[in-house]
Amino acid sequence: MRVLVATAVPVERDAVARAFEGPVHEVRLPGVTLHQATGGYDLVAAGVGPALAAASTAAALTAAALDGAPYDLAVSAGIAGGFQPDAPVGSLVVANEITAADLGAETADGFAPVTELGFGTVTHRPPEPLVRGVVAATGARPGAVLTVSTVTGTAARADALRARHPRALAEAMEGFGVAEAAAAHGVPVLEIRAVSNPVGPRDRAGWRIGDALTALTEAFGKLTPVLKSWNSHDRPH
Ligand SMILES: O=C(O)c1cccc(C(=O)CC[C@H]2O[C@@H](n3cnc4c(=O)[nH]cnc43)[C@H](O)[C@@H]2O)c1
Repeated sequence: MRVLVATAVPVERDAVARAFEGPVHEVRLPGVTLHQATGGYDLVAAGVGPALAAASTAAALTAAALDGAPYDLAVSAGIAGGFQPDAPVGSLVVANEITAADLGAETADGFAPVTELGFGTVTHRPPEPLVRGVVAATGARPGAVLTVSTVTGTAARADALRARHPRALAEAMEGFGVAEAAAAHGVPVLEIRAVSNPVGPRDRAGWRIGDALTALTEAFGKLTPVLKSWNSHDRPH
């Protein structure tokens, strides 16, 4: 099974890499650098924000397809803000819905997603059996993970997002970009996030990035059999 794991930054990529035994090989490709771990897992620090995440993910997916070895799954992984009280700091969230929360237009009646304007998409859905397997193996909480281009910094913005997306558990900045690139290649997508901070008023002193990175390593340690079983039994071929 070939899995592409896209984090935003190198510390997240290295946290995922610690879940794998054996050496990691660096491979430079046009537009993206892969860190190849054991078992068919290619890790990439794809950049912060949906645009760079999409560009890097697309570069890796295209290179693999041209090489005759396409990926079976793309995973967006990293730290995130958690909506309180449902996704406490240190907890793990798996997306059953990856939604671009600020892709649209502001109107006199409020925010309108691009889909209401008549084009595009704002949501991608990871395969349900895969999400169920991840929940069972890791204890991750299933819910919507929002992709935003601006980190929420006030209680008012957090409340507005939650009112528009009642099932949202977390917000991060790359999932939708990874999902768009994967969809363009017909590759299923998954998003796994470890909560480093609450979504809400800005409080950099309150971040628990180290704890979240540890949770990410532990999650990937439990994930490989789940992905393997899904690929063999549940994935539409
Ligand atoms: O400066 C701030 O107030 C601030 C607050 C939270 C996060 C940031 C970042 O620059 C991190 C962006 C990075 O990490 C992911 N992430 C982590 N927490 C959040 C969040 O609450 N909202 C959105 N993204 C978050 C994100 O995916 C990026 O890769 C700055």
